[in-house]
Amino acid sequence: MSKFKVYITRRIPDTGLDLLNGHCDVTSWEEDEAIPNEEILKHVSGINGLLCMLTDNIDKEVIEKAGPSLKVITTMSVGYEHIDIEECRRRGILVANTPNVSTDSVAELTLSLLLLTARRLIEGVDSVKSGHWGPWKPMWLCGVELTGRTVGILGLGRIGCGVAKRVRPFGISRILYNDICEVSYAGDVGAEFTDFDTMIKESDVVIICCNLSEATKHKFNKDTFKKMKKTAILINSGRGGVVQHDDLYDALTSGEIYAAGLDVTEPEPLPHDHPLVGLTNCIILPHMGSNTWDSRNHMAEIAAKNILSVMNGEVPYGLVK
Ligand SMILES: O=CC(=O)O
Repeated sequence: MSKFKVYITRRIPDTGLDLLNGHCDVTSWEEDEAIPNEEILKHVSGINGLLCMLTDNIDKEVIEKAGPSLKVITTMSVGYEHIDIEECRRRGILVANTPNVSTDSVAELTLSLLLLTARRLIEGVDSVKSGHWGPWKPMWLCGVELTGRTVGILGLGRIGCGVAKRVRPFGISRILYNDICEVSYAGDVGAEFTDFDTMIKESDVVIICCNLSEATKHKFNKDTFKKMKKTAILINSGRGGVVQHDDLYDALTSGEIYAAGLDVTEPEPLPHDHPLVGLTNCIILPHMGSNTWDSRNHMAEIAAKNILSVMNGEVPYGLVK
């Protein structure tokens, strides 16, 4: 019997590759850089499994090109908005992601970004490097403390909970959250469910941890920013598309909100001459929430196991329901 044919759209850690190589007929795009979609189209015909990344556009054309042999698509990411789920459902192709394994890395990064933003740390580092660090001044580079503040989290899933747990020891007074529904474990992290407007009006720090969907697309727009506190900090480690970036620029430059820290943007990469990049009260990271070796190795392993499970007629660990 011929081996299960798998195409991998990037160079991935050996933790995943070794698992697949033992059992499947594997071909890969051997580079770190994102594969152009024409290249994906050239390689998918007749495959049984596709291991892709969040930058790949796995649309109807790719799925059609792969043909009826395609049984499983796994993405080496938590987000799966780049895969045409509806088309997969129609054709009986299983879709899987890599949940859980980047919860800690993304939660840690989110907290780091909050501290960077609240305490103006990048401006501090820049002043040292550029020779602008002069004699001590009482009013210079003052930021805000987290102690006693209210934090609002949009999306209290695994990552949102990880953020809530980590922010609590800073002496936060309340953690509010909003999600598609109330979640039973909110009490474990002391988070209170509120409607979206209450959350954004009462929070000193608003943290976006949700994924991108029709319901969350541009949920943070000029109307939202108007309702937030003028002293509010917005952190986004969910998906860039949740925030309308032109409106964010206006809110940050007009003083409607105090500062923002973004690990995700729309588009990605954000052009270096984008107006938000030039603002001192907006810290932008290049989507590096899960960039730890621990997470990457686990993600590759889970993605490979997702494929092997389907090959063996089992339900993959990361099945997207
Ligand atoms: O953003 C990262 C992921 O979806 O894993």
